[in-house]
Amino acid sequence: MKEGVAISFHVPLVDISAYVRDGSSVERAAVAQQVDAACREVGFIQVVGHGIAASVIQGLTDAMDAFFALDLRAKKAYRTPPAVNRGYTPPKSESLSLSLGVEPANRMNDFFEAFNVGAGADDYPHVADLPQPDYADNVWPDIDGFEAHVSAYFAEAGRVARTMTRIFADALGLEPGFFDRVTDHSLDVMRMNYYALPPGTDVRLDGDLTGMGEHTDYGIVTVLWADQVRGLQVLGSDGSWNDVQPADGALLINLGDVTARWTNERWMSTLHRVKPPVIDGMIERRRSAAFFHDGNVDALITTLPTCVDPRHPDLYEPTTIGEHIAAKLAGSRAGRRNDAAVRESARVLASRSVGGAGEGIRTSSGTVRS
Ligand SMILES: O=C(O)CCC(=O)C(=O)O
Ligand SMILES: [Fe+2]
Repeated sequence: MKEGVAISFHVPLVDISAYVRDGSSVERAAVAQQVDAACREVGFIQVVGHGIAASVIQGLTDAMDAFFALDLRAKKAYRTPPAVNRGYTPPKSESLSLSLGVEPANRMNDFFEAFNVGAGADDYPHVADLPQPDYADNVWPDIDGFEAHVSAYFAEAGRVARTMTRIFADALGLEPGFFDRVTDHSLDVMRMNYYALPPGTDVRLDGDLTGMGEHTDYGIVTVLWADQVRGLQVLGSDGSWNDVQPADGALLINLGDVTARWTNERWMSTLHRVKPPVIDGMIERRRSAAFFHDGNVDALITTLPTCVDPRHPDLYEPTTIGEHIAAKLAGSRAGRRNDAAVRESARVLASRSVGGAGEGIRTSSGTVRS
């Protein structure tokens, strides 16, 4: 961060209703233009006009509350092996920074717990022989209404993700069906995150606690519902970490590495992490649900020709979405450091050398605290 230069950080708010409700081409062009600017400058957007009913979001949060309130032993019955990205993840069993090849800053695993659901082979009956465990079946906890509520929100988050890719196609000047071809059997996973510590835990003894380590999301686009408790921090282009809290009724949208690769970093997969504030030796409980729209396992990502020119040489070798995601998951879920994420890890290490452990965090309104 440059000393004494206050560059304010702001996550743009965009109303996408022109795409949700088939607005005029002029209205849609205005939305696509705002999304392009947000994707170039920040990589995070807040969207309103997404059309998800408040009751569907309430159903999701009720289901999450009911599950995470179970005791640890009951929750652990829903664990799956690391290669199967479904079911329960206990606290301190994953380290997100390993997904991009960097050891966690505090040498400890992240304290979030999570429950994952995703699209299985049965959701894509038009495609034969989808590989396992990429398209694994879900495990569902034995809680009244959990599956129905979570599935209802999952379907809606998927609709919003697909709406975003229609906007992306327009914003990038691609043919309208560009993303349909690479997402007709998309690897879609939703991680419901819960950040809390058992009552009585002395958080001071745990040092520099990390809710979720710094990472970029892996796929095309993430639709993130988060409650308004502070904790999510996003890395600004000046190397500062900034608190981000969604506006009332807004969903956060952020770009993943697949989009950074396609666009040759015209659009970035922005680094983010979760550090819940410690107040009077306690952590305020925080919840989020990240819907990852990652694309077809067999889709080849090659840099878009419109994003390469003499001033912007091609930064990436082609790879499939399946290979890319597998290397990331082996890092976060199985602790196998991903050494292929050279460009993302360089950004993390640069941010650490700028800030160090006790760096000032800027709030979304631009004030600095430490
Ligand atoms: O909890 C949050 O707000 C962020 C979660 C996140 O980044 C993720 O699940 O990938
Ligand atoms: Fe994330």
